[in-house]
Amino acid sequence: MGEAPAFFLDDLDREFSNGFALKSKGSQTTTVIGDKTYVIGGTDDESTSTIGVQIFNRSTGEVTIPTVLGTKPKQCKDHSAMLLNEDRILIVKGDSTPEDCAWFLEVDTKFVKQQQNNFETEVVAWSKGARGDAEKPIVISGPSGVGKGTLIAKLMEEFPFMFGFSVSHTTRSPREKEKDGVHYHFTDRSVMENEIKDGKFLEFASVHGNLYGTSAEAVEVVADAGKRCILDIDVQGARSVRASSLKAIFIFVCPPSFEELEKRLRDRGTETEEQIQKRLRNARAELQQGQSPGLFEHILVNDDLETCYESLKKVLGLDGIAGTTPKPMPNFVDLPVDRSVSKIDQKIRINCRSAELENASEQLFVLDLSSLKGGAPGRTRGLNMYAIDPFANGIKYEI
Ligand SMILES: Nc1ncnc2c1ncn2[C@@H]1O[C@H](COP(=O)(O)OP(=O)(O)OP(=O)(O)O)[C@@H](O)[C@H]1O
Ligand SMILES: Nc1nc2c(ncn2[C@@H]2O[C@H](COP(=O)(O)O)[C@@H](O)[C@H]2O)c(=O)[nH]1
Repeated sequence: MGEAPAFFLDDLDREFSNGFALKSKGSQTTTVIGDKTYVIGGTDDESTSTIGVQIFNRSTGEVTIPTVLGTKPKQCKDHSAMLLNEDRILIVKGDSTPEDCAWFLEVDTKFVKQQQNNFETEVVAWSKGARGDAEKPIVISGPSGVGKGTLIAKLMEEFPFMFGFSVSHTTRSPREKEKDGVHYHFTDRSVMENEIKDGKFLEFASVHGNLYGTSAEAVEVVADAGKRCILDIDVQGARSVRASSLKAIFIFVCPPSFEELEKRLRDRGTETEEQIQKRLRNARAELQQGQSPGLFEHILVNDDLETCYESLKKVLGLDGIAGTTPKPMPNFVDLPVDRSVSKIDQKIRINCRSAELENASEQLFVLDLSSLKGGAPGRTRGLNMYAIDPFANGIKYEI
């Protein structure tokens, strides 16, 4: 028990008075883990608006710029850093909303250790702290032309506030009506290959001669919006998601016959004859793999569209439910720069001093870390955040 110290800029000067070439500009914190000191924030690289990371190794005397994975937090006026479980550093950003105040820099987690094998430099990985749990994503697979996209579009139209689409990356060219960032993130092969190497993707596969992949970010932004994520991916991708830490529901869509599948692909008119032939060849293999034991929990036959859509709703527990209203937006509270951060058990206490609170000059926010799940390269979810009301005998209220 007892309070762990918060680290501020002053510590940095003491730490590095021996003249090592650490880039320092703006707010920085230092966190010591064994021989390494993690210097977070304040690099003077004008090209980036995100918080930088440098590592000072005491035993070798070297300063390293590590490979940084995951979505990086935006620069802020200042932040506090606190070591958690020897494998990650909690960053509390000043002057930020509760939605953006907690970030985790993973320095020695399982994910970082795995990624360390791919890189010759040190590796660290960011993950944003997010409140509450995300609902299980839904993986929908099936051969090209079976109607996955059509079913998903119907679901999103009827339940716009409940479901969000995971926008995949692909190296294939856009079709006439497809928009970048909406239907896919259309990308170059070399860029996507590098991003795969950087651990950005939850899964990826070569499908009909092109690369396709689901980035961790694509799934997380849907959950951040409070929606349930739908992934339209091929069977190889579904297999990879099954093997990953992402817990999902797996649905396979079959055509009523091979002839009907061919007809739908042709009638859609989006592929050349050569591409249609390739997709049909792959469809035979996919239809077989779709039956693999333990892969898909639900198999739907898309013969009549309305009937299949009703079956899909039933599988998702939505039969008899028509549409939904939007969820109320959560309250936003600014965390002022003037604060101190300490840790007691699994609770981080953020004591804020605010000029606006004239009489009662302090307010206490608490980040409860006892139910954390997930982590880099996506989000660390399960964060619980509340404030203690200074005017009401310490009554807790959700923010
Ligand atoms: N039950 C159905 N009956 C008849 N036509 C259908 C049915 N479902 C979908 N279609 C049509 O079949 C075509 C292919 O559907 P869709 O594009 O949704 O397939 P998909 O599985 O998403 O394909 P891909 O994997 O290539 O993206 C579309 O023209 C669509 O309108
Ligand atoms: N493994 C993945 N497969 C994906 C992803 N996004 C789409 N797909 C699958 O590719 C085929 C072809 O799609 P099309 O848009 O070119 O017709 C289809 O089966 C999709 O399900 C992905 O991110 N990963």
